[in-house]
Amino acid sequence: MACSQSENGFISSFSLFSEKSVQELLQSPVQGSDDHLIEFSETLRTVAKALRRVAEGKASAQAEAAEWKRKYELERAHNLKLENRGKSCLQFQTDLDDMRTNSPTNQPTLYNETNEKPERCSRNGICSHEVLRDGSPDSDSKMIRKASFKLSWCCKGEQSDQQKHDIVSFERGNITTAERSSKQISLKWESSPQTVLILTKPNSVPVQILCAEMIRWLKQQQKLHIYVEPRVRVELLMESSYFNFVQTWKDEKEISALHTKVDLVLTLGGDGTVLWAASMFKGPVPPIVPFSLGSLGFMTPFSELNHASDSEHYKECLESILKGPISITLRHRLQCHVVRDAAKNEYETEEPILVLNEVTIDRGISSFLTNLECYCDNSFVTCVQGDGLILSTTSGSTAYSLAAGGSMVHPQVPGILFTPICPHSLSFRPLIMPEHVTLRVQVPFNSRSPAWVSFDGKDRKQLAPGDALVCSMAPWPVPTACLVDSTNDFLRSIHEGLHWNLRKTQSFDGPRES
Ligand SMILES: NC(=O)c1ccc[n+]([C@@H]2O[C@H](COP(=O)([O-])OP(=O)(O)OC[C@H]3O[C@@H](n4cnc5c(N)ncnc54)[C@H](O)[C@@H]3O)[C@@H](O)[C@H]2O)c1
Ligand SMILES: Nc1ncnc2c1ncn2[C@@H]1O[C@H](COP(=O)(O)OP(=O)(O)OP(=O)(O)O)[C@@H](O)[C@H]1O
Repeated sequence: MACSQSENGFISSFSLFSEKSVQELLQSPVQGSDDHLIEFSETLRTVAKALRRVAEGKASAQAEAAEWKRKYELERAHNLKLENRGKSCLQFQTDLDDMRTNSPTNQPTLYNETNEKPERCSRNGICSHEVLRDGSPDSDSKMIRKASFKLSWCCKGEQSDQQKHDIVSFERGNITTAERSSKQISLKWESSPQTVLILTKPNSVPVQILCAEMIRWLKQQQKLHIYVEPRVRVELLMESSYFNFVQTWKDEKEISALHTKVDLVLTLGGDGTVLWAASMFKGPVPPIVPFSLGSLGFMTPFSELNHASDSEHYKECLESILKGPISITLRHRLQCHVVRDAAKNEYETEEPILVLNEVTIDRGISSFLTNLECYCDNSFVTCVQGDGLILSTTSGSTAYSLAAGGSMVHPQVPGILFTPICPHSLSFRPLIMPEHVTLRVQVPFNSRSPAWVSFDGKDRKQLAPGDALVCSMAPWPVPTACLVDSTNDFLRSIHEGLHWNLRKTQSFDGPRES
């Protein structure tokens, strides 16, 4: 301790009253004869103890600070080393450029310090600590930070930074509500987006062509870093070795880190591709720009195929999105837990699954009537006897829920749709529950057959008698860019996609009310 004290510059005052010296004082012959001296010695001992505590506290704080400083310096030295290596690798790589193979196995990956090799720090360029480096020859190995942005709520065309606080005001005894659901949201970049993830519908030639074209433009004109799925990278490299700079991932762990690196997601496909994109993010989701290359496109307002004659159209859209501000729709998701009867505790067994459209509990291949007991926050709702039940988000209200007779709901409305599928009852009308409830759908023990649950139309799982599905609103919405705004895009999608309430206008001539 003396050593650490002297190292920390505390020895001087403390040594005068060290416990040891007080101890010696107490053990001296004077101790028994003079009560005052004993009292004085004890006071000294207390003071010494207090000083020791102060000294220890400060010493440990200083030790901690020293440790942080050491870590910082190590980190800095390490980064400098990597930068130098990256530069020399780039030099080396440029020389080797012509000799370089274009094999898909050369794909850039995320990796950590332990498997870091000089050649991996170059063109393939992503280094450790979740810090991205693009080592392509036309970049300078600089660190890439995720772009920051600010969301604001607009009110009747005007923007307001003020978030909703007062829901109900009791001023002068009159009850007024301030805001019931979120208004149009505007996203403003505070720093420029640097990394884009492009997700594409598989097996589509128009999608492949547009994807390659977009990547060239985003790289050359916007100097962006680009991620694609491993399958897409292979396809791109088969087309040309030019696409070697395009990055990808190799396992689930790297997918789960994507949201920390990607500023913007572009989807090229239909609604299914937007669902696919959302399912890749089990937590926060970066803003998604959905380009429509499918047949319907309720969630894909950026229509590219309609502009086939104008191949520059996507450039205009992306330029405006990269510049901002963008109107976005925050699409709510449902968080679903399958709770097995065999599990001792509610959330012990299976990972939660997030859905953007809906979770469906149906009879699967069984020809028996489904029998499902439904509870809302522990209150009994009803027993579904029919083909099944859909718990849908408002974004999913235009999908399966609509086909089962559910209402169409604006995607910004925070609610959970409770829509039966072919109920064997004359009075079972669909419900819409508020967003804060937890719904529980249980297969009763006396059910004649198991039920099946599927998530956005995928990942079917069996629910045995006694098993349940617990569902509530997820904390991570899916922000999708609007072409105009949430309302305009929603109305356009139901007009164009469903021909909603399309009817020839009644002619002027004919009988009139007198
Ligand atoms: N009877 C039905 O209508 C029915 C049956 C099964 C699944 N689905 C829907 O299909 C979805 C899965 O989509 P997919 O593309 O992976 O499968 P998919 O390729 O089978 O396409 C299903 C259709 O649903 C449309 N769709 C998807 N999400 C929509 C939305 N939010 N609003 C309006 N239409 C939407 C798609 O455009 C597509 O035309 C499921 O989440 C479910 O909602 C509908
Ligand atoms: N990146 C992807 N990887 C794997 N599957 C995908 C991917 N993107 C989309 N899919 C799947 O491909 C299917 C069709 O996709 P999508 O709905 O986008 O196209 P579509 O059917 O042509 O369009 P629309 O839904 O407008 O008719 C969906 O089932 C979807 O889950």
